[in-house]
Amino acid sequence: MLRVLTAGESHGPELIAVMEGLPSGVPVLAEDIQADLQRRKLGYGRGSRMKFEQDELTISGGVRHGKSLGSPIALRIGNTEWPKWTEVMNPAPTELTEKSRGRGAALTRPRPGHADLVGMQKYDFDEARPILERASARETAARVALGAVARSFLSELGIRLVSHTLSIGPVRVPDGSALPTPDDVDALDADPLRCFDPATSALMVAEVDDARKDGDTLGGIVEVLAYGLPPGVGSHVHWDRRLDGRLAQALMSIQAIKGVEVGDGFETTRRRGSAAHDELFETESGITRGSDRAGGTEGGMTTGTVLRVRAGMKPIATVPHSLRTIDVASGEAATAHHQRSDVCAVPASGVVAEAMVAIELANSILEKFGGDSIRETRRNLDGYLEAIPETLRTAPASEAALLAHDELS
Ligand SMILES: Cc1cc2nc3c(=O)[nH]c(=O)nc-3n(C[C@H](O)[C@H](O)[C@H](O)COP(=O)(O)O)c2cc1C
Ligand SMILES: C=C(O[C@@H]1CC(C(=O)O)=C[C@@H](OP(=O)(O)O)[C@H]1O)C(=O)O
Repeated sequence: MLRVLTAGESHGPELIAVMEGLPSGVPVLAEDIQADLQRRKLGYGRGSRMKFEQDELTISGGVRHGKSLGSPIALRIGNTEWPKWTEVMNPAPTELTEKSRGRGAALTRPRPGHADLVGMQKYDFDEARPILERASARETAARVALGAVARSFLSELGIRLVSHTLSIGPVRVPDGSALPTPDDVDALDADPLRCFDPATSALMVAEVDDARKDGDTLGGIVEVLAYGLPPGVGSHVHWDRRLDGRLAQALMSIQAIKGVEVGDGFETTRRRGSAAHDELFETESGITRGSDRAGGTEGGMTTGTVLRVRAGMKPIATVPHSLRTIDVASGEAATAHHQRSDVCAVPASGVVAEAMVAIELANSILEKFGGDSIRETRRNLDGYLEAIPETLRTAPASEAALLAHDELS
């Protein structure tokens, strides 16, 4: 089992991320983690903080000479903003002074769609600062750092991930467009919206420009693909062992994600059964599926085909053209407080979604195959695959995809 924890506030000194349960021998390199942190800051439509935030990474535990030790991995990500917030976010008892009043002013006009009001009710605060500091998606930097470690573990087992943007507001990649593979990550990261279809990407840029001009914000949909998974990760036997359920939880836990689909998801509900499932065919290299509508899981278990999950993000709640609210200090009608904010953070959400899927896949794989060292995990995985009788074996995923196009469709 893999356990992960994060701590830290958006304008505090740093974020802390801990991963417990990772086997020894997994490559953990600061440059790989830093590269993923850099990818999370990309994307057309992000606010000004992403231009100067450095995500200062320190590996504080669990790693020696570039490899995991089997002990908890501890990561620290320094917040570049901290020097400006030492007084407002001081952990020691502090009376805010004249100097810090601007930044430290009580936020009594909660933003509809953010955690402000309900957080104040629940945690007994009369302003939103103590709530938004932790509700903020700044925390996703810690998740992405842990996700980089999980991805390294998975890649040791031949499993690789990629994510891309499917839609921004009403602009959507056409149905039937090519899916990216892990070899396309650099091209995706170079695209302003992390979209695999250049023509759609240009329309998305225009949509973001339009929303910004109108003082508005946007959401969208991202898709994560995992290649190289063995069949049988997760289980049908109990609700909390189902991999699709676990992935949904992992993705829904990301700030502003409001919907998750596995495979063709809701589109499948509009089809008849005869056109909704992936039929099985015997080929020379094993059993293969004639299509990939299910998105790589059946019965809460991986099928061994490409895993495909989607997450839908609502528009950013801090709308520059401020929304109506109540000033809870006076009880009067007001407009919501607004400081700098993202217009659209969908591309970043794709990178975060990739991290969360990687963490959950690593967790479920360790649950099935165990191992205190990566060599032991790999041995257990190989032994399991070898033990599947010839008559039940599936063809390698890439071959299956080829057959699906060339012969079976
Ligand atoms: C990468 C990322 C960046 C975000 N940036 C902002 C932002 O700049 N302003 C904002 O109001 N919300 C932003 N959000 C969304 C809020 O954090 C989120 O709406 C809030 O925590 C309330 O949670 P909920 O939307 O899940 O109910 C962002 C989310 C993600 C994933
Ligand atoms: C800091 C990050 O995202 C933040 C997420 C966020 C929110 O409300 O979720 C609000 C903004 O915070 P700030 O006012 O400090 O700019 C974003 O920039 C980040 O992703 O690293």
